[in-house]
Amino acid sequence: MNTTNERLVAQVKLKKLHPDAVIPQYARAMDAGFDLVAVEDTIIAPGESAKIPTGLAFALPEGFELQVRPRSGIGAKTKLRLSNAPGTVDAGYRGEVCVLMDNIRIPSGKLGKVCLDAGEKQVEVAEEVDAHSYFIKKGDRIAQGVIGLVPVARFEVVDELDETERGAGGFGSSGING
Ligand SMILES: O=c1ccn([C@H]2C[C@H](O)[C@@H](COP(=O)(O)OP(=O)(O)OP(=O)(O)O)O2)c(=O)[nH]1
Ligand SMILES: [Mg+2]
Repeated sequence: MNTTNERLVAQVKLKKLHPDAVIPQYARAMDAGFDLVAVEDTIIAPGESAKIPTGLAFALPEGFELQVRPRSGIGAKTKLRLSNAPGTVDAGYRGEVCVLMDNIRIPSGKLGKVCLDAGEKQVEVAEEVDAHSYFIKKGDRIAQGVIGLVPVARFEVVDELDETERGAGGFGSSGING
């Protein structure tokens, strides 16, 4: 671990499990995340979920995690959601990093040709599917990865916890409006 331009750098080894896997890169200086790219085509029918492979495996240094987070463009323009946002890739995980996605649209009952960006550019699919499906194409940027530092907790069981201003108030104890 070292710093460059004031930024903490983690040295992360990665392995391509598929020849077409896309090596992550930060698109712009100061970006927090790098895009994660689908390595195979996947159709997600309305109300269904999919596990989309990236074709990549990582060896994160101990003490770090890789968070799999949604891209705001997909959140704003489609009804695709990460099933487990934010996904957690453990430093000890050596398997393929996958992105879990839900299509939260309801079935349209009509057949149609579908694509990730919800109709902006129609993409031919082998067979027509429910028009509220999404077609995630190989090469689509489906999520973003953020490297994080993870402190570890050392748990200690006690009889009494210290008192605080908040106490046990939570879940809207302060109200939900202004
Ligand atoms: O979005 C994700 C989330 C997890 N993983 C991989 C890496 C992670 O280290 C492993 C386990 O994830 P997690 O701990 O979130 O799932 P779990 O249901 O607790 O599984 P396990 O019992 O294997 O820990 O699955 C992904 O590839 N993508
Ligand atoms: Mg787990």
